[in-house]
Amino acid sequence: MIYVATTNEHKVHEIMDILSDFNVELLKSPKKVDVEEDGKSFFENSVKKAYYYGMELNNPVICDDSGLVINALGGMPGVESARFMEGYSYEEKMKELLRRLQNFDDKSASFVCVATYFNPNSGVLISAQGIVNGTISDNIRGKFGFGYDPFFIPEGYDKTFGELGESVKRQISHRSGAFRKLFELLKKVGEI
Ligand SMILES: O=P(O)(O)OP(=O)(O)OP(=O)(O)OC[C@H]1O[C@@H](n2cnc3c(O)ncnc32)[C@H](O)[C@@H]1O
Ligand SMILES: [Mg+2]
Repeated sequence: MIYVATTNEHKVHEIMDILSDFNVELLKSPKKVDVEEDGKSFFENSVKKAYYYGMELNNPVICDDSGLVINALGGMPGVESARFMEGYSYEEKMKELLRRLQNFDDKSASFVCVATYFNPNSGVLISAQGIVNGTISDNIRGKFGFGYDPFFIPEGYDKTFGELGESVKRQISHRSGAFRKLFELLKKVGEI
């Protein structure tokens, strides 16, 4: 059994859905562990979360650190995606990012996810990264997903993740790429 270590219910749902093809029992973490996400990269924060949750729960865990990277804004909000304009709604955060982007032609952006597995008993720790490239739409559209989904249009589509919904996101998302890669690696090393 592996615990899914995150405070974000949307992530729990997506991760369990993505990994339903693998024959592994996944359970939501029974407790929230306070981890200061002060790393400079998705990788650092992902490893940190996995390590602290694993040590605290004394059981294998998986987690992710993820976010939206907008190229014209120097990669913002990036690793600060959850903390950018803290206290404001995602609608307000997206409106502010659209305002900052209005004078740029380059609307390219990526969602990045670094998924990490840590087993405190074997000491095995493995991370895998997934990326989905796309563009920021001119307006906020759709009600599916969470966070910045309603203004991100993945490459090859003309709708936002907020409009496309779960079935497309589970196939092509940054989280899907990261966790599928991670579980293939875990199979190879015999952890699952
Ligand atoms: O740290 P945990 O407890 O896992 O939960 P969190 O929500 O704080 O997660 P992160 O620190 O990884 O911050 C990621 C933020 O990036 C955004 N984000 C990540 N993946 C996303 C996705 O698939 N769709 C929309 N926004 C996403 C969203 O704002 C998240 O809160
Ligand atoms: Mg977080």
